[in-house]
Amino acid sequence: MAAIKQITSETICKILDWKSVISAVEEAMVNVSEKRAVQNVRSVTQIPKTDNILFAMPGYVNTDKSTALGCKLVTLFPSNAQKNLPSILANILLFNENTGALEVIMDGTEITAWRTAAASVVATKYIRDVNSQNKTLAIIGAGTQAKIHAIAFQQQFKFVKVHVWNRTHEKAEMLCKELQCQSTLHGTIEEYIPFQNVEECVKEADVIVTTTSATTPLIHHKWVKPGVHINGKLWTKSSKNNNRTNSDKNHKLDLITKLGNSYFSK
Ligand SMILES: NC(=O)C1=CN([C@@H]2O[C@H](COP(=O)(O)OP(=O)(O)OC[C@H]3O[C@@H](n4cnc5c(N)ncnc54)[C@H](OP(=O)(O)O)[C@@H]3O)[C@@H](O)[C@H]2O)C=CC1
Ligand SMILES: O=C([O-])C1=[NH+]CCC1
Repeated sequence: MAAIKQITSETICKILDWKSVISAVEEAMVNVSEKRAVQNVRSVTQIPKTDNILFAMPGYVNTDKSTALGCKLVTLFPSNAQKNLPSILANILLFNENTGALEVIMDGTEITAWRTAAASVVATKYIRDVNSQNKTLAIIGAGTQAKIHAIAFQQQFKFVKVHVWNRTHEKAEMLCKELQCQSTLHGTIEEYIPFQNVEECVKEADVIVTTTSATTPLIHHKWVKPGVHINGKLWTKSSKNNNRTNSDKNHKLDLITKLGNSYFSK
């Protein structure tokens, strides 16, 4: 049997660029919609008595351009943050489609991070009204996904301000400083602003990205502007219940969620 090729994260990082990733993600979405790709629901293995999870995400694509049979294996270990490791680690396996033999193992951690942000960019590009002004981006969270979303969104849009709120405020400050130092790389952005208060952070936002592992509501639907586009896990809370539907019929929200459970509420 032929040797299995291994592609390291160093090689992957040299190859990734935003134009290619955003266009590949858009193409993948079209291929899934037009049934040129098979993307089954991922399987989730929760390790008992922990918050740790192993996801298996198989897929197959067959187009004029390419054919691939693969499976991404992702671990989510939230406590990795305390060990200075990413909480999400991934590997991607590619198989020979005629024999099923494993041919390639590649590091998938960076690919997963970039792919997730690119999916938000594509969703926002199509769903946010093209005539709307995209001046302020609000990011909830200050981890891996927060940073990569801040960078990815400037590839497609011309935000002027980025607001960041995080449970641990110092990390929001650190992220803003880091992004500000690289701001020449991010086009039109004039300011990255850390907020102590979620409502203040989101109230002027044209686009919001939620990138936390929180399992309780962080944003109230009344805090956001009409027409805002929200990517991510959004929980709306009313005084009566804590569910994820918008209970205020006068305040319409179209929700596109990617990182967690998907739903629309009208
Ligand atoms: N990394 C990736 O490639 C992908 C990540 N995701 C999902 O995106 C989310 C974020 O992932 P990632 O950025 O990698 O994670 P990180 O570990 O890098 O960051 C986690 C973020 O969530 C915040 N957080 C955790 N628990 C809570 C809570 N109870 N209330 C409020 N904030 C909280 C943390 O705040 P604090 O700094 O205070 O701890 C931090 O900002 C997760 O749900 C993950 O499953 C989805 C697809 C890919
Ligand atoms: O889409 C993805 O790759 C993941 N979602 C949650 C963990 C990894």
